Amino acid sequence: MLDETRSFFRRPLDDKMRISYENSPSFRGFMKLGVENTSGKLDYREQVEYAVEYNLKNKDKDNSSAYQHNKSFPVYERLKGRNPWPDDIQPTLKSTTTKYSTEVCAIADVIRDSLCLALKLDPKDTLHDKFFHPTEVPHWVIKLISYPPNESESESEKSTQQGVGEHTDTNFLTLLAQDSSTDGVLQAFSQGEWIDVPSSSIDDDDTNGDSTKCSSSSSSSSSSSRYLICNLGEQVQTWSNGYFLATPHRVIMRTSSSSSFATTSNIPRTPRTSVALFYNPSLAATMGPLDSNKISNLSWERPQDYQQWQRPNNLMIPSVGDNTFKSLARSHPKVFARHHKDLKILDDGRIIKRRDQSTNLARS
Ligand SMILES: O=C(O)CCC(=O)C(=O)O
Ligand SMILES: [Fe+2]
Repeated sequence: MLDETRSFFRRPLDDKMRISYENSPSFRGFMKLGVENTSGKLDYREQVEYAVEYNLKNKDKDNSSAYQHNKSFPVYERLKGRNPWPDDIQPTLKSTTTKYSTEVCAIADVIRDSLCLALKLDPKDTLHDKFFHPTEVPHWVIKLISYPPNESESESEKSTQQGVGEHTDTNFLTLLAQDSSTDGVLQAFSQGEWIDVPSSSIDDDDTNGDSTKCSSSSSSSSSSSRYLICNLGEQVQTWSNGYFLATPHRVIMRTSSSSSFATTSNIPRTPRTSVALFYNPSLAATMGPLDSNKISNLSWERPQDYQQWQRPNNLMIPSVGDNTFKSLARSHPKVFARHHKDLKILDDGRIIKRRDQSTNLARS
């Protein structure tokens, strides 16, 4: 999967732009450098975003910008699009991504059930109805990402560049694979400090309790094990009443002067590559805090600052579908403005039809 991702990003910009996300009402496709921001600062990465493909009645639904999306309501129906695969230039991307996503979702299923068991709850009675709705499927999203190296040599300039700013993921849980970049590093905030998250084990026998180890089939690292990193998302935190905390994380790109490896070798600087699978309940589900009586027999103390990473203007709305739509629309305002002209996102995160707003205003 990482090899496929690297080959895609090595292609000329014109090739990549052929699957631009700007043509996709469901926010799928290639995003060039500098179109996304996190924590109010510009991220520095290129990415391709895909998601589960639904059996749509209208086959051309997502590929035609002429499609009248303002007819589909609830709004999350608009996320049910098709993926713009680069079949003519890299046909293996589709098959590899589809297989990888299926396998990683199976791991996510196990982690989801393990979280219930940790709360001494039966997974079937607790979360299954949110993921396995009669007509819906878990709404996974996959992001293939490339972070260019930080070329700045000057000590006077900032020694790090924001790959992606500090945040918690808005979904349920995320499983992430990354290559061993010399410059870029994923960091997680743990017990008051930012710590580096390794991409693979240095010693194959070394097991780290926080990570799942996968044996790598990649030709570039056949002798080591690559970690599949699990970040818990805001939905897990809300659902568990703060028993589990969403993992704050960020990616920083060190300069050549601060990257010890790069300064002591003549190895060319390469982009950092990662693949994040965002695992979600079905779009039709609602997620709220579970009945706290159900976990009253557990002895634990919720940290006082457990909501410190949640941005006040980005609170989770109970409809999984609308919450997912809101997060995507806020991260990608250009797509929102182009394809969803009939909608407006209120400051509290609710999504309304523009004409509904005038009705509401008229009423008040
Ligand atoms: O690239 C990474 O390692 C992290 C990406 C990430 O956190 C995100 O896209 O939400
Ligand atoms: Fe993230």
